[in-house]
Order: sequence, then structure tokens, then C-alpha cells
Amino acid sequence: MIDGFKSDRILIVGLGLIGGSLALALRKAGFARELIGFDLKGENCELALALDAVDRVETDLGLAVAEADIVVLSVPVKAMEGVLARIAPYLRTNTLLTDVGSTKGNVVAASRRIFNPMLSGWVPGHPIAGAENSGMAAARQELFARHKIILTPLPESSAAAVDIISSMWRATGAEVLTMDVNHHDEVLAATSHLPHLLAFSLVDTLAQDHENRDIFRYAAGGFRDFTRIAASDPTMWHDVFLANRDAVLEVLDRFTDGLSQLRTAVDQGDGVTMLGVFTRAKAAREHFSRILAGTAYASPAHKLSKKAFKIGAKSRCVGRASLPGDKSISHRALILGALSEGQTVVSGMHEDEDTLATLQAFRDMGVVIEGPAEGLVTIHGVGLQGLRQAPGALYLGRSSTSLRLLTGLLAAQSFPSELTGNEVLEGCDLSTIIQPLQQMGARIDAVRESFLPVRISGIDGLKAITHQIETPSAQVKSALLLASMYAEGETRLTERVRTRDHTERMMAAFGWPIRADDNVVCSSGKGQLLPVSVIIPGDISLAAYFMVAALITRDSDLRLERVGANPSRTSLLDLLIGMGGLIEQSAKQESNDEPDACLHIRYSRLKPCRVDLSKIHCSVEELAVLLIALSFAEGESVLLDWNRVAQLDALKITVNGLQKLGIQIESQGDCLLIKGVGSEVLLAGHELDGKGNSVASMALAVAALRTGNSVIIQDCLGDIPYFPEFVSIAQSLGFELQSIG
Ligand SMILES: NC(=O)C1=CN([C@@H]2O[C@H](COP(=O)(O)OP(=O)(O)OC[C@H]3O[C@@H](n4cnc5c(N)ncnc54)[C@H](O)[C@@H]3O)[C@@H](O)[C@H]2O)C=CC1
Ligand SMILES: O=C(O)C(=O)Cc1ccc(O)cc1
Repeated sequence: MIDGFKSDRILIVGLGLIGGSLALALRKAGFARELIGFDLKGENCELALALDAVDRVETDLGLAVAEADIVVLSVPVKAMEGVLARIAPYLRTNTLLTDVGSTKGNVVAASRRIFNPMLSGWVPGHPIAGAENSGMAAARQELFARHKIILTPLPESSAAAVDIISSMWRATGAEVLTMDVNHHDEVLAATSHLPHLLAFSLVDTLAQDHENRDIFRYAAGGFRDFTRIAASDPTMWHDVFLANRDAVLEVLDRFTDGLSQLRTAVDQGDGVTMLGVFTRAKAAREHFSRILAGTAYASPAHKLSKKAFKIGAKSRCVGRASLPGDKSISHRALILGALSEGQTVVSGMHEDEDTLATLQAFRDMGVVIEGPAEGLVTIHGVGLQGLRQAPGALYLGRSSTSLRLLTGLLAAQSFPSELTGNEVLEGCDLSTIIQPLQQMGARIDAVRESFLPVRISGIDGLKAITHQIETPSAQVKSALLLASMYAEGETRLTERVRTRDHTERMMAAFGWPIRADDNVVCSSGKGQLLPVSVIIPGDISLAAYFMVAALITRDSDLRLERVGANPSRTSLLDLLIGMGGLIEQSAKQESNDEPDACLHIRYSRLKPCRVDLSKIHCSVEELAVLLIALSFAEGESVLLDWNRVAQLDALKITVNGLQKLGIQIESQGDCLLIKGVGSEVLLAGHELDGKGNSVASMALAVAALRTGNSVIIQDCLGDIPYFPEFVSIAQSLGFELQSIG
């Protein structure tokens, strides 16, 4: 073997919980030819033999070491130095040596005092698995399965030695990571040592109370959960705190500060501070649980895990439905609520991965936000100057809305910020935002030109600009409008094509001096945001699936409640009405300058149409369902300026699916031609491929309502679903739609 290292004969020194469990696991895996044990306590040796954890036990440690290929030290951390000194004379240059101690700095320091030159076979380690019981009697063969093992190799450790020690641990079912010694001790001080210290202290404090019998007798689950680890071995933990003094003191001081702030809040009845701590902690705890479960912000309960849709031939589209709140408006309500001077209550917030990324970013910047609970969120606004620097980079997942809007807002803050996201967001070009913000005086540094990660320096203030937005983008406009609230003078933005205007409307609703005429928006640099109650209307882009479903399904009769009817969002609605779609709008209302309406939609004979896509503003989901509506119109429709959007996956997949269902669709030059089959024809059902794109899959599920036999759409939800309620709403309206695995 490389460097002469072998793994035939393993000696475990210390046959307690960890050493004994390792022996049992290696025995089960058949990792070594021979397992030898050594322990000062005879009873542990006897039990190890009786349980067949080891082949033999030795009483002479030196002799045992001399014949071992791997020596594992599994004794309390303060006993490590004595054992290292005792075995040093017997170690060969090709002996592998590792340990399992909970602290690493002291064990490594001890080894440096003893070995000169350092052994290349020495690889310190620590299994992050354990229990509050100790001794061989507590040992369990599966203790390390699916747990992490941290190795902290030294500069002198040979790569071959690290490989063999890693494979030994992997044989127990564990996952092996490597880490620097100091970093290990800091991380473990926070995640393991501090919680043990608190548990010991809490139980000891309460046990000294003369009423302690009652306290323990009536202890609720919280006390049990929190104090389980106070039953851990006192000697082991006394060793840990002696060994890792500095790192423990540092994290203990931070904890004590936090605790004393909470004490003050309790003393003064300061509910906002308490809510802030509790909501941040709850969100962080849930976030960590999701990291462990491999998901991001969206609640796992909302995730559609099913892989295919099956749509039966007898679907109907009858009844009433409410859509989740408009996503764009949800982002704006969170942002302006956080910046307002008081408490904003938002109802109907769309809870998806993207809006939750915005919400978390504000929590990270010190804003107390209660909820969301079924769309209800209470934001304790901190005022325009009240945001605090986040403790680390703000992670925005895949939300380009959060990224663009926050870049504008943070460019105006006095503190620095860093923005990061997942691989989808890494492809998001920010040049159209960064350049005008820089003109306003912002200091933004994107590591890869204008892509993530973005670092923004804190500044004293911005100056207003007059700027023409070349490529239509509501996100760019909104980013600049948010920055304008911190700029000296009036910011004047002109758009070539007017994009959705939720930011302007929401700023006005919060009392900001802002004017919008035609394609020009002017925002004053002086003002105040006053809290309001925000009712978020249903998302019209999501409503689009059901509008088109009702228009093409015989005998349909659908009412969609409180759908957002902001004129900058109704292009598709207007088009469908123009095509002869029977859609009535009633109960128009307005909340926070955002109009909404109830839509009553029935089965219709749709006329074909000619649409210049450069003249209207439709979201990708609206374009996908427009293709469906045109497929069932009475004749040929033409979409001009098609090439601009033709490469979007959602549209490519929708076009392919429709072709497979027998619809004639082809592109010619810059146009897409669609031969609608009329309102009577039923198509032949086929198996379709959603290619993991949820927009296309949902649009094709709508098209499948008009087939004579059932349709299966494979791979329909590979994406993170952004409309998890689609299936339940569709089913409630009589779609024969099933998610199948
Ligand atoms: N208990 C836990 O949850 C975890 C413990 N560890 C670390 O594992 C090591 C062992 O801990 P446990 O197995 O929990 O303790 P344990 O008390 O169950 O086992 C330690 C064993 O070492 C023996 N021992 C003590 N001094 C000795 C010496 N000089 N020579 C030979 N044997 C000696 C004891 O008789 C005992 O059987 C410690 O360094 C601890 O920090 C690491 C991860 C988890
Ligand atoms: O039982 C628990 O919850 C633990 O935390 C176990 C544990 C104790 C000590 C370690 O060094 C690693 C893991």
C-alpha cells in the first residue's frame, strides 16, 4: 500500500460509547481482519468481548500498539495527552493514528509536544454522533450511520493516511468531511458545547430551587427536549470545557448579550423585540431544518412531489375559485411595509420561494415580521433609515424580483451588503440596474462584471437621475424607484413600453410623493412611508390558466374572485375579450391603489387574432395559455415579434405539446402561425412531455381538457413549483386531474 499504511489490524483505545460503537460498526462492515481493544476498566473490556465487538483485548498498551495498523484513541479529551505519550515509543512510521475527541485544538497541541517529527499517519477526527449515555453498555453499532465525521488533517498528514481513515469511517455508514482544526473548535463550541453548558446550567439552577420536585414533576416537553443532554457524562464535558476554553467563552459571551437583551425586553414589556427574536429564530430553525432536508424556503408541505399529470376526458370547469395573492404585489408590500414607520398588515400574500426570499432578507436586516400564516403577514416597519446590516450575505434563492429590487434598495443604504442566489440567479444580468444606480452615486461591485455575487458598499446618500429605461423591465424601474427614496432631488424615469406599475402604486399607497403620467414616473427624494393595511388581489397571471380553461371547455361556468385588474396587467384578459371570450368583470374594488375584479367566464367561440407581442406586456405563463386559447379559436392566428420569446423553455415545450395533440403551429420569419381548430373539435389524447417545466405542464393540462381521451403529461414538475395550489384549484372546479408518481 502507498506509504506502507495498512488497515488489517485496528486497535481501539477506550471501549466506551464511541470506541465500543466504532468496534461494533467496523465488525459489522468487516472492515479489518482483526479488532483489538484496550480500556482501563476491566468491565468495559469484558463486555466488549462478550458482545463480540473486538477479537481480543490487550492489557499491555505498548504491545498492542506495536502490532496495530490503525490506532483509534477514544478516551476523554483530557486523557489524550497521557495516552499519546504512553504509546509514542511503539508507533511505527507506517502506523495510522486517529482519535474521536470532541475538541481538536488541545489534542493536536498535545501531539505536537510529543511527536517530533510529526507522524504522517496522524489524522485527528471527531464523529458528530453520540448520546447522553456512556460506556461500552451504551455502545450501538449504527451510531455513526448517516452522521458526519469531521477529520482535521494536519499539514504533515499524508493523503494516503487521510484516505484510509476516511474509508474506515465510511464503512460505518458515516459521511466524512474535513475542516481546519481551529474552525472545528469554533463551530463545535457553538453547536455542541454551548448547548450542553446551557442544559447543565438550567437543570442545576432549577434543581437547587426548593420547589424543585414540582418543577421536575410537571415539566413540559420543552424542558425535557432542552435538557436531555444534561444527563451526559460530567467527566467528558468537564474535559471539553477545559480543552476548548477560548472558543466556548467567545460564543458564550455572544449568547449572554442576546439573553440580556431579551431580559430587558421582558422587563420592559417590549413585545416587538421579543417578536423579532422569536420570529427570526423560528425562521432560522425552519430554514436549517430545510437545509438538512435538502429543500430551500418553500414549505415542504407545499411541494408537489408527483412527477406526472393525468387528465381525464370528462373534465369540467364549473364553480368559484380564489387565486393565491399576486406575486409582484406581495414583494412590494413586504419591501414598503418594512420601510414604513409602523405596523403594516398584509393579507393574501403569495407564499412561494421567491416572496419568502424577500421576507427573509428583511428579517436578516433586522425587521420584525410575523407570519406568514395563510397569507397573513404583520410587518413592524423600521422606517427608511432603520434597516441594519445583515450578519452575512443575503441569499435570494432563485428570485430575480428580490435580487433586482433589493439591489436598488441596498445601493442606497449606509451599510454594505452582499447578495447571492442559486445557479438560476447567477445567470441574471444586472447591468441595466447597476449602471443607472452608479450614476446616482451607488458603489456596486459585481464579482463577474454584472452577475452575482454582488457587493454593495455603504454610502452617505444618492443623487436623483433622469433616466430612460431602454429594455422594458418593471424590475429595473422598481429598483430605481426604491433607490429614488434616498436620493437628493426628483428621479425621473421614462420607459419605452409601460411595464407593470405595482411599485409606483404601492409607493403612493404608502404616502410617498410619486407621479406617473404616460410612460414617465417621477419620484421625490423627500417623503415618508406610512403603514397601511394591504389586501393583495389574486394573481392574474395564475388566473390565466383557469380563464382559458373555462373559455375552451364546453358548459363551463367559472367565477374567479378578486383577481388583480391593474391595467398594466390585463393585456391577456383584454385580448381574450377581444377574441369574443365571454368574460364579465364585476365587483370592481380598489385596495392600496390596486384595482381588482371578480371574473365570470364561460365557454366561448373564440375568434382568431393577430397580436404584435412587442406592443403588449404578457408574462410567460400568459403567453403559454394564449397559445392554448388560439389553438381552439375558429381559424388562423398570428403572433408577431415571436422570435424574442421563442427560445423560452416554457413556450418551446408548450408548442411541442400542442403539435403532438395535432394543432398546426409553425414559425415563419418573426411570426408564429397557429391554425385554431374551433370550439367544437376534440383532439386525440397523447402522452406529452412537460420536460420539468411547470408553466408548460400547466398550460398543456389546460389544453388536455379538450381531448376525447385521457392525456398524461410526463415530467411535469421538475421545477420548484411556483403555483402549488394549481392541482387543488383545478380539481375543485371539476378537472379530472391527478398528480401521479
Ligand atoms: N459521548 C459522546 O456523545 C461523544 C463523545 N466523543 C468523544 O469521544 C471520546 C470518548 O467519549 P465516550 O465514548 O463518550 O466516553 P466513555 O466514557 O463512554 O468512554 C471512554 C472510555 O475510555 C476509557 N478510558 C479513560 N481513560 C483511559 C486511558 N487513559 N486509557 C484507556 N482507556 C481510558 C474509559 O474507561 C471509558 O471506557 C471523548 O473524547 C469524547 O469527547 C465524541 C463524539 C460524541
Ligand atoms: O446527544 C447529543 O445531542 C449530542 O450532541 C452528541 C454529541 C456529543 C458530543 C460530541 O462531540 C458530538 C456529539
